Amino acid sequence: MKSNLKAHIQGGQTPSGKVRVSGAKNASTRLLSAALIADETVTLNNFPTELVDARYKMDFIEKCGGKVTVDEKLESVTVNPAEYKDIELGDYNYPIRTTYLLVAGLIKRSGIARIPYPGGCKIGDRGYDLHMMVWQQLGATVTEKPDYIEVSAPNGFQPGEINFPISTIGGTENALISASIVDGETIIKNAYISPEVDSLIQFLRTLGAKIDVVGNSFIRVVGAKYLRGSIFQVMPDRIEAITWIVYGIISGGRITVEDVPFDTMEIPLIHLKHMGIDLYRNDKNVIVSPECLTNGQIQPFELACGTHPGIISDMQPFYTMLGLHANGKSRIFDYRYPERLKYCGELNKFYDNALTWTPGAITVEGGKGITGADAQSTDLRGSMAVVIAGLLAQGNSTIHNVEMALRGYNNMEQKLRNLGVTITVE
Ligand SMILES: CC(=O)N[C@H]1[C@@H](OP(=O)(O)OP(=O)(O)OC[C@H]2O[C@@H](n3ccc(=O)[nH]c3=O)[C@H](O)[C@@H]2O)O[C@H](CO)[C@@H](O)[C@@H]1O
Ligand SMILES: C=C(OP(=O)(O)O)C(=O)O
Repeated sequence: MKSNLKAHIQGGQTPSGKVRVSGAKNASTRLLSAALIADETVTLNNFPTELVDARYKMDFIEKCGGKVTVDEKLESVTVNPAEYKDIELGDYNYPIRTTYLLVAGLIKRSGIARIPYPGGCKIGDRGYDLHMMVWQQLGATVTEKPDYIEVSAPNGFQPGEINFPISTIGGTENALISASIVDGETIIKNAYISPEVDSLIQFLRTLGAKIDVVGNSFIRVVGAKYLRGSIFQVMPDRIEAITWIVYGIISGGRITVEDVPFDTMEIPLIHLKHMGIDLYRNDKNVIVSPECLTNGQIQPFELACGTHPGIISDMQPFYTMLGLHANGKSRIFDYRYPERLKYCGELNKFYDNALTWTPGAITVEGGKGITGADAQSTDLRGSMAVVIAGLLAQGNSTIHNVEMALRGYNNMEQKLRNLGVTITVE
């Protein structure tokens, strides 16, 4: 996978045309891992095949003997996990977060799993102790080696009870996949069921796992030794959808965003309405144009990012972008990832220091001018935010390490080209 990529951007380009939201990063990469516990072939449709995070995961799976067939045209990925086994790799350097989900398939076939330490965006404290707790509650021994985490369960995972002290998406996903290979009942308490976790549950059911959900945080899983194959559709990416919608609004362009998962983003969209943005929409698509600004301007706002169904932290930088283009001072709080702030320093290079912050709180002085800049990518969403700033600015910009944005935006350059906007990535 390429690194140190630079995006050269000529500012002042206005988008026009259509952009289709791809399958969700935070669903597809989880389903790809879950496919590894099946005993038959799994096909995932609407798969974001060019997503850098997905490619890293495929690389690990193939190095461990799994077969992955990618059809870019059909946006489909087929996984044959029959030969997926624990192998000691020379290199465990994978910059993705959900490496812990690769464990269950290895335990199923080898009784041992050696996996890279969880990487992902540096957006503050991101522990993995609860993942170790999941494996231990299912009877495994966990050892933190210098280069990898080793999970050992020679007789496979055993039924157990997992009680999360905090709401964790990653932990819930790990518990669900791990419990699905257990021939017995596992209880998961204080689970966190986001739309992507819900789609993982639907998928595991198609393999043959029995999963009952009570309320929104108690889950009973009865797994099975033999799990069927499946053909499954990846849900559209709600973070990508909000990204394009916000880009359409602040650019003054005319764009149609297709395949928007409206039912997973009701509250994020209500906040747009409160800013005076009235979108034209039908069941799956939304049209964004200058006429959506009922007052001709974005109204300043105050909002908090946290857990679903609210605005999730990954959407936070795009609300900051809205604040930068609003008519006055806005405040954005993030109680989930209060240190997700580094990108603000990069945006300040474009917006004449319009942003100030303390942990968990960003103040935005809207309406300043925007000039081109040389900016760093600090994290996935921050990288996309500075790309958008570069496109809107007067003058030229260079965005360093733009591969971070490509971790989460499938076919980004092509999608921008379809909107009549060019960036050069090299
Ligand atoms: C798997 C998944 O969909 N993860 C999402 C989740 O990341 P991430 O996996 O980090 O988030 P979790 O929901 O698992 O964790 C939430 C909180 O629990 C903490 N924690 C988590 C696991 C653990 O073993 N110990 C621990 O202390 C984390 O540090 C964090 O403070 O939120 C991020 C920010 O919105 C999203 O970008 C990720 O896509
Ligand atoms: C932070 C993100 O991803 P990850 O958890 O994979 O680092 C993100 O998608 O914005």
